[in-house]
Amino acid sequence: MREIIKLNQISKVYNHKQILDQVDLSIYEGQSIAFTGHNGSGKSTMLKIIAGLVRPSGGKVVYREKLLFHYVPERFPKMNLTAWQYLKRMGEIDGIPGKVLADRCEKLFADFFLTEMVHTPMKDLSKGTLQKIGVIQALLRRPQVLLLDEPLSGQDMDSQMVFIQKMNALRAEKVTLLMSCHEKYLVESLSDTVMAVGHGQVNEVDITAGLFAKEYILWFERQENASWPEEYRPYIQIAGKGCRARIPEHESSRMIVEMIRHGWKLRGMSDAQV
Ligand SMILES: Nc1ncnc2c1ncn2[C@@H]1O[C@H](COP(=O)(O)OP(=O)(O)OP(=O)(O)O)[C@@H](O)[C@H]1O
Repeated sequence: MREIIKLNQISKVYNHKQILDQVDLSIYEGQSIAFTGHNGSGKSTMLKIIAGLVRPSGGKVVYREKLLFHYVPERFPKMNLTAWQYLKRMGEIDGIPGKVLADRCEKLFADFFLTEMVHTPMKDLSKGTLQKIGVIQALLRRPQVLLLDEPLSGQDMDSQMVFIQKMNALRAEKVTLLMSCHEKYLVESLSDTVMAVGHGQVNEVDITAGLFAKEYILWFERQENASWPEEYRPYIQIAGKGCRARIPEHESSRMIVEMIRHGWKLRGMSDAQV
């Protein structure tokens, strides 16, 4: 495999806190790396440094050739533009002819179940929908390196499947994928390399080594006037009069609090791996 990016002794300090400490890393063409680790461990910082969006405090990123990057952030700024207006402008900047752009957008909107929302201002769209628009933008013109910051954190199950399919199609075309994520099944479906980020270090780990956060299955019972907490909707499946959710351990306490706040009662909890 051909090395396309090399991180030499990369360090990053924020407010006297050492987030990355002399990290060395080689990235190869067509590689698919998942960066995993606890909240605040430095995954986003790594991606942004690789994409050239954040300057390291020390060390150097060496690009072996000119590369087209696309970066899909975890959160989008709220904008007055509609999804269609936004993508049209982005496509124009990328130099895609009008008709080709319109056809590609129409197809991708349909693939991601977004057709009904394309004329809604982006400030009124959910986090998951905005992330899908970010992914569509990245798919309009094939990048050589695609960086995705927690790409599935707000997406429903059907969209997650579409996303995995599209990403694997890109991998088949030798696009290099770098993503931060917590979901074990996403890593298993998409990545060939897993890097654990923590304590300033980035180390390759074996996906089978029990590194991933434990997951829990939670059962909730609907109380009167219960509603859905938007941010957890993607994890929830309706089950009889209640619902169940599969959720990483680090998210579970917060989800329980939110569900109770939205009128649900916790009925059970079990280890998803058992
Ligand atoms: N622009 C910034 N200014 C100051 N501190 C920052 C900045 N960006 C990130 N940090 C801090 O750096 C640390 C690493 O943040 P980062 O977003 O890279 O973590 P992460 O692993 O991606 O977390 P998460 O899983 O929660 O998204 C955190 O403590 C964060 O507060």
